Amino acid sequence: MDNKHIAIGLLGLGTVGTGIMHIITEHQHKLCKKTGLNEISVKKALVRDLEKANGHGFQSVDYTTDGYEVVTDEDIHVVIEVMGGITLAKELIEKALDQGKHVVTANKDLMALHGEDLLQRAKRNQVELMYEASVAGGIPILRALNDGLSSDQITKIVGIVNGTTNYMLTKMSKEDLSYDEALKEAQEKGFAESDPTSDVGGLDAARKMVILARLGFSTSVELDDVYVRGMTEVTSDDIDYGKKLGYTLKLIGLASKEENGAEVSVEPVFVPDEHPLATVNDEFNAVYVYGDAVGETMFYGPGAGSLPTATAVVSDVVSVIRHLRLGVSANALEDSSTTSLEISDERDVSAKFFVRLHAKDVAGAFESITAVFSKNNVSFEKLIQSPFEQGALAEVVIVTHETTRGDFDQTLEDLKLLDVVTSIKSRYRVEGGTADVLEEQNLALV
Ligand SMILES: NC(=O)C1=CN([C@@H]2O[C@H](COP(=O)(O)OP(=O)(O)OC[C@H]3O[C@@H](n4cnc5c(N)ncnc54)[C@H](OP(=O)(O)O)[C@@H]3O)[C@@H](O)[C@H]2O)C=CC1
Ligand SMILES: N[C@@H](CC=O)C(=O)O
Ligand code: NA
Repeated sequence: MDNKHIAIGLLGLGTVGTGIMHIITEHQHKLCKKTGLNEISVKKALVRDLEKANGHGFQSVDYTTDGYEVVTDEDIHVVIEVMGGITLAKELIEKALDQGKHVVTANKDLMALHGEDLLQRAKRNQVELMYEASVAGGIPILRALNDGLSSDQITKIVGIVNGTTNYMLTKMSKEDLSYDEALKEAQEKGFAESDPTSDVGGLDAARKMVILARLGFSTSVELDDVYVRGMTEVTSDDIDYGKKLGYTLKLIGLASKEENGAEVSVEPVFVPDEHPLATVNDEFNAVYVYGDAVGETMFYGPGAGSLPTATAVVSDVVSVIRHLRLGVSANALEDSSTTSLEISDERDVSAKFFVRLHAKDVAGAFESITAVFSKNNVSFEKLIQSPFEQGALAEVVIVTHETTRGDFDQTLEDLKLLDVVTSIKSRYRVEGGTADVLEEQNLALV
C-alpha cells in the first residue's frame, strides 16, 4: 500500500462479489474520505468463467481462474473471500494470511468450522481477519458485540439470523405461497446459499449462532453443540393454526448462558403476534442481545442480499485500511485463549410446545391422550379439535404449559404407541403466552 492507493484481491464474483464491486465503485469518494486514501480498487478477481466476468463491465479488474494468483499478488494488501465453500476458500485464506495479507470474508460455513484456527493464524501473522458479513448480512452485529458491548457480560442472544427462511415463512404466511414457490423466490433474489438445504435445514443459522455465541460469551463453541431443527417440515397448515392461536412461526436462533449450562439452538418457534420478532418479515433479520449491565438491545436489518451483505464486507475493508494506516492491529491485544462453553442437556430445556396430531374420533380417545400427557407431567394450555375425513378422524392441536423438552419428547413417543393416535403431524417450541381468543373454539374429543 502506498499513501494514496490500496489494491484489493477478490475471491468470487457472484451475488455478494458483484455487490462489492458496485459499492467500491459507487461509494469510492466516501470510502476514500473515510480512509484518507485517493483510491481503493479491486486489482484481481477469481472467477470461474472469464467471459461472463468480462460481461459485468467492471473496469480495470484482472480476472483469473487461479485463486493463488490473487492471494500471492504482491500489490494486493487485502483479500476479500466471497466464493463460499470450505476447502478451497480455507486454503486460499490461509495462504493470504501467511503472505501477510489482511482478509475479509462473508463465509460463515468456514468461520463456524475453522474460525478459531484462522483467527489464531491471522494473529500469528500480525494481520486481520474480519467477518462481519458472515452473520446477519448487513446488520453490524459482530461490531456491536466486539465494540459497542465489549464492556458487558452477554447472557443471551436470540433472533432471526437466516434471511432465506424468514423470507419463505413470510411469503407462506402472508401471500399463501407454497414452500417450493417461496424457496424459488428466495433463490432468485440471491438470499439462499448455493446449496439451500443449509438454509432450510437450519445449518446456516446454526453456523451463525456458533459465531455469535463465541464472540458474545468469549468461549469456544462447536457446531455439534447446537440443537438444530430446520423448516423442512413446516406446512401451511401449521402456519394457519399459528394464526388462529395468535402466533407467527419463525426460525429462531438462541444462545443463552446460565449457571447450570448453556443452550445454543435453532428451531422453528411460534412467537406471539405482538412479539417484536413476529414483525420481522421477508429477508430481514433481527438479533436481541441481553447483557448484565445494558439489559436488552435489538439489532434489525437486511440479513441477506447483494448490496446489504456487500456493505458489511466493504465496511470491514475500511476498518482494515484504517488500522493499516494507523499501524495497529485490532486483534493484537486480544487474549485469544478460550474455554469451552458448558452445554446443558437439550432434554432439560424448559419451554412450551405445540403439537398437531390426528386421532380416531372414537369414544375414550381424549381420555387416552390426556392420560399420556399427565403421565409425563405435561399439562395443556390450549386445545383445538376439528373433525377430519368425514368425522372418522379428528385433528387435535395442543399447546402445553411450560415443560421440559425431555418430557415433551417422551409424551410424543408415548402418543405414537396409542392405537387412537394415527399420526403426529408436527411439533414446535412456543415462546410466550397464547391469546385467549380460542376458548370458545375448544372442543373436547368424544
Ligand atoms: N447471498 C447472500 O445474501 C449472503 C452470502 N453470504 C456468503 O457470501 C459468500 C458468497 O455468497 P454468494 O455471493 O451469495 O454466492 P454466489 O454463488 O452467488 O457467488 C460465489 C461466486 O464464487 C464463484 N466461485 C466459487 N468457487 C469458485 C472457484 N473454485 N473458482 C472460481 N470461482 C468460484 C462462483 O462461481 P460459479 O457461480 O461459477 O460457481 C460464484 O460466482 C458465501 O460464503 C455466502 O455464505 C453471506 C451473507 C449473505
Ligand atoms: N443464505 C443466507 C445468506 C446470508 O447469510 C441467508 O439466507 O441468511
Ligand atoms: Na453482519
